[in-house]
Amino acid sequence: MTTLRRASIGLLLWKLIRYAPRLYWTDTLLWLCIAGLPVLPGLVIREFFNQLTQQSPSVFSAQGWIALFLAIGVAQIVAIILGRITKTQHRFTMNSLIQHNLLRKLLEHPGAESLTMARAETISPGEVMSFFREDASQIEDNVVGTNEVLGEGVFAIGALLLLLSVNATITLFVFLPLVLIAVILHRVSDRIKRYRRASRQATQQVTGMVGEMFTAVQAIQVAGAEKSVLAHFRQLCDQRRQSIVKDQLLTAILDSSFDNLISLGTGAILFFAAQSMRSSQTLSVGDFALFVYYLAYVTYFLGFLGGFVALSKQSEVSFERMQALVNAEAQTLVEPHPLYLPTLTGRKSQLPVPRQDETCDRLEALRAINLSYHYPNSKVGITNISLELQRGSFTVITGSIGSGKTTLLQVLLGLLPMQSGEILWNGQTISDPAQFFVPPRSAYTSQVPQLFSTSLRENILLGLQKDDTEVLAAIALAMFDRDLAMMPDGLDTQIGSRGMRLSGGQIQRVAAARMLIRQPELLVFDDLSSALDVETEQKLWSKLFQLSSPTWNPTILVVSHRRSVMERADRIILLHESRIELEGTFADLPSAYTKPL
Ligand SMILES: Nc1ncnc2c1ncn2[C@@H]1O[C@H](COP(=O)(O)OP(=O)(O)OP(=O)(O)O)[C@@H](O)[C@H]1O
Repeated sequence: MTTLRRASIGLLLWKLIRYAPRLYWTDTLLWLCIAGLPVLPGLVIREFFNQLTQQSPSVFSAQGWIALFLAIGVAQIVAIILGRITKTQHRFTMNSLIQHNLLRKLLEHPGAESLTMARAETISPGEVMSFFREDASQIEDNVVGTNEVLGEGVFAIGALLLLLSVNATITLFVFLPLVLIAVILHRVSDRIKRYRRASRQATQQVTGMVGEMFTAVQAIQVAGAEKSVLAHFRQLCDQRRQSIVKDQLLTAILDSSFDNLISLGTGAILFFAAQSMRSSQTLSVGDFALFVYYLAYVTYFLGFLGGFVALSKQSEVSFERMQALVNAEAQTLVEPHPLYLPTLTGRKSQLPVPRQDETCDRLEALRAINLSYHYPNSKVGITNISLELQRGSFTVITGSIGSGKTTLLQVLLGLLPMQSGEILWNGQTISDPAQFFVPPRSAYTSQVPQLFSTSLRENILLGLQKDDTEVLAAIALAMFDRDLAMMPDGLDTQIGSRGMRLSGGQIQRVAAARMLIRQPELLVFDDLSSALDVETEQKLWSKLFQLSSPTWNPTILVVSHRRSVMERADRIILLHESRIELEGTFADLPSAYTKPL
């Protein structure tokens, strides 16, 4: 396991800011206007009152003052509308970048390995949803909050300086709430993080359970377990409610403490200011009005700053959680990558067409030497497996249930990370099998293949640019043509969520068509016995062998228990308890494995 460093939240936010600098600074500029324009009425009010009390010369008529106020108001409205547009675009961009990077890192994870938090507790796909939703939007709030702090801050400091020039002693009181806010934040920052972590964890469990319930509706019904499943769900929801109430309550207490501190401070300052006005006459009526107006402005900023610091603490939790999920430094979550989002002017960037490697190194020989993989906290998996596949050969892996057949295929293809051993393609060591064993080098049909809720055609092509004639040829090769003939919508047939409208065998055959249309050098099938009866499977292999030509002469590796398949094999590898027990041909197999199926 990699030891992950804790990155500074400031640095991570800065990297996000630098991803879309023009958008960020335009938004900041507009936010400066939104925050800064309210400063002007303060100055206008001072002049107005001073003019009214004849403490300064008359500048405008009554209509002039009204027009000035209106103009400032209209400018504010325009700035707010433009600011909302840029802010929405910026928010969306930040959220998308985080989600994109999170998904990218998750896809780098070995496909067949369970997701874990910091490699300890296993985490379900449903639970992962909460990272994409809550954690990503938490960070989005934080990054866009920086320019609000900046906008408000610049003018709050300006206003503070102006107040200092009017009356330094009274203005210094403004700092008092700030000091208190800093003390409170320092005291409770651990608690803020703890509560946030607990509420995120609870949300993760609820989304995980929702995901599992949806995928296992039938299993729950068949077992008559609706009541107990719902009771468990209710318990998780209760835990979530409790932890979120704590989290939100703490945030609300902090916010209202900041506001009240500030209001109390403001009251005291105004009291002293009024006293000083009465006794020493050092403050004019206009100055007092300016004080009243700007004080609210400065103190609002102090409260806002306190909230922003608390928000940053909560974002730290989100980054820590994501870092643990992807088992990579938090920096990788803020890396710049193209997002292809429409711009502010509505310009859409073209999504790149998926790369289609039409050619690759022709497979002459594939060797695996001493491959080992054992599942976390267990002794099962595969131990010291070596094998060699020659071009155009047909190799069958067989063995008792749980002997490691699927694990061997998955380690070979990089879907599980090998813990020791070496894989060589034409004598060259493959350093990253997961990246290497993809079409057109190899393709794989697992025991339970994944289909998508779209048309049959799209499930087979998955972005590949091939016409219907080629799709139909692959379908015929995968022995799915008779099934297709029964479907009124043909290739446009919608197969439902993850292929719900197809039988298990049909799903496997569609997945086989998906791999065959790519004409890979290496074809890997994990047990087609549920997809095809003996006779149809025979036809599939015969067709595949007849296909062998100078342009496509696939090497085939399959897991099978079928005698008819083993009889065809050039080589059979018999596994027992994670190890190779025997390697040879059908004639070498013990009689227990040669019974007809
Ligand atoms: N994700 C996992 N975590 C822990 N153990 C696992 C996991 N997947 C499989 N195993 C265990 O590893 C061993 C080998 O599993 P594998 O699926 O490779 O066997 P198999 O020979 O393909 O079995 P079958 O014939 O039932 O498909 C089994 O004991 C199985 O229980």
